[in-house]
Amino acid sequence: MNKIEHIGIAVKDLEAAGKTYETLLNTECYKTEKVESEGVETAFYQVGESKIELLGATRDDSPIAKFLEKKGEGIHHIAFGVEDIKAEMKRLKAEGYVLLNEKPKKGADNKLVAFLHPKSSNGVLVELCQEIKEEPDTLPEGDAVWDS
Ligand SMILES: CC[C@@H](C(=O)O)C(=O)SCCNC(=O)CCNC(=O)[C@H](O)C(C)(C)COP(=O)(O)OP(=O)(O)OC[C@H]1O[C@@H](n2cnc3c(N)ncnc32)[C@H](O)[C@@H]1OP(=O)(O)O
Ligand SMILES: [Co+2]
Repeated sequence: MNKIEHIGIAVKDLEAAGKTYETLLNTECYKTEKVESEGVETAFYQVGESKIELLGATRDDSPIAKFLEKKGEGIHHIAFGVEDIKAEMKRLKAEGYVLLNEKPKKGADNKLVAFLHPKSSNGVLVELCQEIKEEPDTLPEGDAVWDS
C-alpha cells in the first residue's frame, strides 16, 4: 500500500454535500462520475496527495443506499493506493482477508478497485485502488479485467 488514495463518504444529497465539502476543504470538486455497476454517483476533492470521494446512491439496491438506511451519512470506506492490485489481492487472500470481488473491477476516477469485507479489517470497509495507466476507455465499467 503506498498511500490513502481516498476516503469514501456516503451522503444523501450529493449536491448539498458537495457545497459543504467545497467550503470545508476550500477547493472545488475536480470530477463527478457515475459508476452504474456500483449504483453510485461520486464527487472528488483533492486534499494533498489524497482525495475525498462523496458517494450518493443512484438506485435502491446500491451499497450506499443500504448503508444510508442502516447507518446514515458518514465514512463508508477507506481506499488504499496499490501498485499491483492483483498481487495485493493474492497476498491478502492468502493472509485470510475476505475479498468482496475475486477480480479487480473498474471504479471511478480511472482506477481498478477491489474491496475487503469490513469483518476482515475491524469494521472498516477497505478498497484497494490501482491507477489505470493505459487505455482506460477500453475497459468495461464494473467488469473484471483479468481472467486469473
Ligand atoms: C465508485 C466506485 C468505487 C471507487 O472507485 O471508489 C467505490 O468506492 S464504490 C463504493 C460502493 N461499493 C461498495 O461498497 C462495494 C463493496 N461493498 C459491499 O460489497 C457491501 O456493501 C458489503 C460491505 C458486503 C455490505 O453488504 P451487505 O452484507 O449486503 O450489507 P449489510 O448492511 O447486511 O451489512 C453486513 C454487515 O457489514 C456492515 N457494513 C456494511 N457496510 C459497511 C461499511 N461500509 N463499513 C463498515 N461496516 C459495514 C454492516 O453494518 C453489517 O454488520 P453487522 O450488522 O455487524 O452484521
Ligand atoms: Co471508493
